[in-house]
Amino acid sequence: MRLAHERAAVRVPATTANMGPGFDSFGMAFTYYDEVEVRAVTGATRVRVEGVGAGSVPEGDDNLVVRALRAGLDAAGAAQAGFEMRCVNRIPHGGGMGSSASAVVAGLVLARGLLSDPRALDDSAVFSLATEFEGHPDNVAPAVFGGATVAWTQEDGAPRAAPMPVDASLPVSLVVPPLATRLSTRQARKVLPEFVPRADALFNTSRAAVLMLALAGRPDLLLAGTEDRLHQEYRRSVLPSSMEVMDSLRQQGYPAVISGAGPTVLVLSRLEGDARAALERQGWTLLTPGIDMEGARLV
Ligand SMILES: Nc1ncnc2c1ncn2[C@@H]1O[C@H](COP(=O)(O)OP(=O)(O)OP(=O)(O)O)[C@@H](O)[C@H]1O
Ligand SMILES: N[C@@H](CCO)C(=O)O
Repeated sequence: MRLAHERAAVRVPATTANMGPGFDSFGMAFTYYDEVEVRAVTGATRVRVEGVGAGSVPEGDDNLVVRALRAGLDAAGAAQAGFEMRCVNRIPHGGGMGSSASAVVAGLVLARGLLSDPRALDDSAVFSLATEFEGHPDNVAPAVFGGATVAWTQEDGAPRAAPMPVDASLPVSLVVPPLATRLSTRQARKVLPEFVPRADALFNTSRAAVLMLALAGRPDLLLAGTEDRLHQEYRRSVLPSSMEVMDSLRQQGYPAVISGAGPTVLVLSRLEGDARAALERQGWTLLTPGIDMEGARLV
């Protein structure tokens, strides 16, 4: 396989994961994007980052997007090159909006855009490779395929994903805490127990099924369908403010959950009035994107 194009550009959506009961399996993509452009060059790799991560993420071959791009070229059997990359980043890092999954998917889709035969890195290949990077498929699936997704790992270790029916006009609010309260997924996974009570596993099984019905057009079931006993409460010690916000919103009737590993809070409805004003006064930022139905795509 050879590199047939000097330039490629990608737009990749932010995502949420878990959505309450669907720990490590449910996800959804938003119309809120990182954009990356790359050129293959003969010299060394140079990454220019604008927006989120400028001055903090690596600017050479150790950049996550470049690492994924190189992994994609290797998987397709293509030659490597130097790269000039420009990243326009909007997705917060360590915020619970899937920034690392989006970065990896962006790199792999850019590799597709440089190849003589893009079929060597189709969506299914990108999904598998990106899941290897991430360790779990829940953010990767919506970043690749768009919409709402359920993802799982087969007995043989291979990741799978399928679309969940979702009403694309479902209003969504993302309540993002001030910059100082970012939390790495690694840290948030360390506080989870290895075993959970059977009653809690049963609780989540029913709520996950209810959430699928709710997303497909039964908004009256959203509050029940976003209950969880497998991960959120265990993370309270590392997400105290987010858990407080989530609890308070749920008491007011909003279907609120921790987005991914947090600390962003996802609300599956429009947040209005006093609830919204109080959070904004405390320095939280409210985002109200739509649901992205396309996933990452070359532009
Ligand atoms: N666009 C990017 N470019 C380079 N590195 C990135 C980019 N996005 C994320 N990263 C790396 O991934 C790290 C964040 O990954 P992490 O899995 O902890 O959080 P997240 O993906 O934002 O949250 P979550 O998985 O809970 O949704 C950043 O600190 C950075 O090292
Ligand atoms: N399912 C993952 C999402 C974050 O990557 C978690 O909650 O740890």
